[in-house]
Amino acid sequence: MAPYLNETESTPSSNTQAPLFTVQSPNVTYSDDAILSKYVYRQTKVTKSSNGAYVATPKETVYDFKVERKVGRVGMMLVGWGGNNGSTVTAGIIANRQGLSWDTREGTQSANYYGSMVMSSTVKLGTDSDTGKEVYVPFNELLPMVNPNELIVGGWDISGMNIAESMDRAGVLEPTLKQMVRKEMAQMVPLPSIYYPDFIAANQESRADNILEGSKACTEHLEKIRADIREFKSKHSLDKIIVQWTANTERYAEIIPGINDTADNLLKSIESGHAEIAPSTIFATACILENAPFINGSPQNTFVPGVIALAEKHNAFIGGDDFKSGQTKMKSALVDFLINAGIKVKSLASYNHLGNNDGRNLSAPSQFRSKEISKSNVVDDMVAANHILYEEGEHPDHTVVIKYMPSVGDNKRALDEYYAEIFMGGHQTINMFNICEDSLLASPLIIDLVLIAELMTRVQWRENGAEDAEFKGFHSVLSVLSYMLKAPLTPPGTPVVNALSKQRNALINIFRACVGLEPENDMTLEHKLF
Ligand SMILES: NC(=O)c1ccc[n+]([C@@H]2O[C@H](COP(=O)([O-])OP(=O)(O)OC[C@H]3O[C@@H](n4cnc5c(N)ncnc54)[C@H](O)[C@@H]3O)[C@@H](O)[C@H]2O)c1
Ligand SMILES: O=P([O-])([O-])O[C@@H]1[C@@H](O)[C@H](O)[C@@H](O)[C@H](O)[C@@H]1O
Repeated sequence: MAPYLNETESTPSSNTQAPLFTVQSPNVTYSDDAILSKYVYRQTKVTKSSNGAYVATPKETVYDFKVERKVGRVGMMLVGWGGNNGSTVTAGIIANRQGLSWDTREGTQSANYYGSMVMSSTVKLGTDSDTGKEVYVPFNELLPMVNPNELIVGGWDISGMNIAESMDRAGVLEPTLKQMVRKEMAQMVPLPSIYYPDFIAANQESRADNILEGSKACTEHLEKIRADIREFKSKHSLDKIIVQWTANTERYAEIIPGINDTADNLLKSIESGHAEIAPSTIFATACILENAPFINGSPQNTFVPGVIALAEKHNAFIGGDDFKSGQTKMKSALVDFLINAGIKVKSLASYNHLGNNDGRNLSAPSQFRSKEISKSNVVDDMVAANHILYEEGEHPDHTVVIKYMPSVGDNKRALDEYYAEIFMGGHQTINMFNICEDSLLASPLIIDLVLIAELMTRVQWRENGAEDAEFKGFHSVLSVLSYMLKAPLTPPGTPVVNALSKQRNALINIFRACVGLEPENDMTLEHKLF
């Protein structure tokens, strides 16, 4: 069965509603099609003088930014649609689209997008010129963005269960809510997918009843996925499709010179059916060739060098890795705070257990290793930035433990201990115990990743003053997505930033630049100099 077109799907707004704010500036012009802004990007370049002292020199670069205002019809295709995340986010979109409310033990609950930074957080626009009070606007009002209620959802799964059955299997949502979305979700059936047993835990085999023929990477699989994307786009009259991997965590693929190290070698290896090409890499390749942004919500190294090179060659967007949902998100905020407070974090112990299928897959060593890597590198930039607390190459002890405990289901238990050295040899121990439905934390991230990736397909730049220069897109590797991801993929050779506040500020300030606004710096000199 083909993926189901939502019978209640509304025709997307074409951003006909007036924007919440406009910028009044000689550097910003609005047309029906686009917002054009001239933006002065200010940096501080540092050099070292002969006596070893630093010399800091302000540098200005002027850019033109262009943002297309029309959003169009957008599809979201999920690899692993029948999983806990895939079924949960689908139910969430339907519930929000229909404005549902349902009974729970705590009373009536209404649909919302809590946990989505784009849909449920605000950003400071400026200060009221009369009262001086700060004015905040919803994040999704900074620039024209997709309304998630209007996303057309489809995808693939190696399990043939329809998405209503998958929702029941997931055991995440309230029965009263499930009943309200069941009919629609029962008509949603995942497309058959690529299944290479060697890449995920053997305990997943029992689910694999909806798979494409063939047991290793091949052009046939690649072309089938490409055709699926084209058919979904045509069937639903979409302007663009964003694809996300929310399927099981795969083992790492070996990087083999001549096999997956360049774009050409990757395509040749797929053609020859090389066993080291993962399903996720096939999906990424298909998306690049179909110009559908592809985001990896899992920790494996889908983006082998050949994939990155292929994305750059085709100016296609990729992003990853591994949704940053709970324990790691907390860590990237808390460690940033501690180290920037001059407190020396000596050890981080992160333990969790969970009983969902993700946990079951992660109970296999190779799949756990992928997750251990993405969960372990999240403080590297914060540590490296403070040479007062840490010698070159010095790191806190860091251990990651994940156990599979079926009885707790999706209600992941996360126990963390942060052990730090404080003033005059003292120590501080911080313990946290965090229980949450893992999929209710991850689903809003899937929404944010789609909304921001879609927006980035409508943002272009050129050096200012190069009037005859073509506008071009951001680099193929969308590092602006890092706030939602544990192990942010960045353009080759560029630094990885994990500090959560820096990631959010970078995103907000890039969006502000697109409407010609200065970065938000929280100086509030207007309240200090008078
Ligand atoms: N909080 C979270 O839930 C969270 C946070 C970070 C990362 N993740 C990652 O997101 C992924 C999904 O998490 P989940 O809880 O939904 O897991 P899940 O096991 O419930 O869902 C994964 C789905 O992928 C399907 N699948 C496996 N291989 C496939 C393939 N080759 N093609 C298509 N479908 C395939 C499975 O049948 C399953 O339905 C996992 O890799 C997990 O590590 C989840
Ligand atoms: O994002 P986060 O909460 O630190 O990490 C989570 C892990 O704690 C959990 O064990 C795993 O199953 C999820 O896929 C997710 O990766």
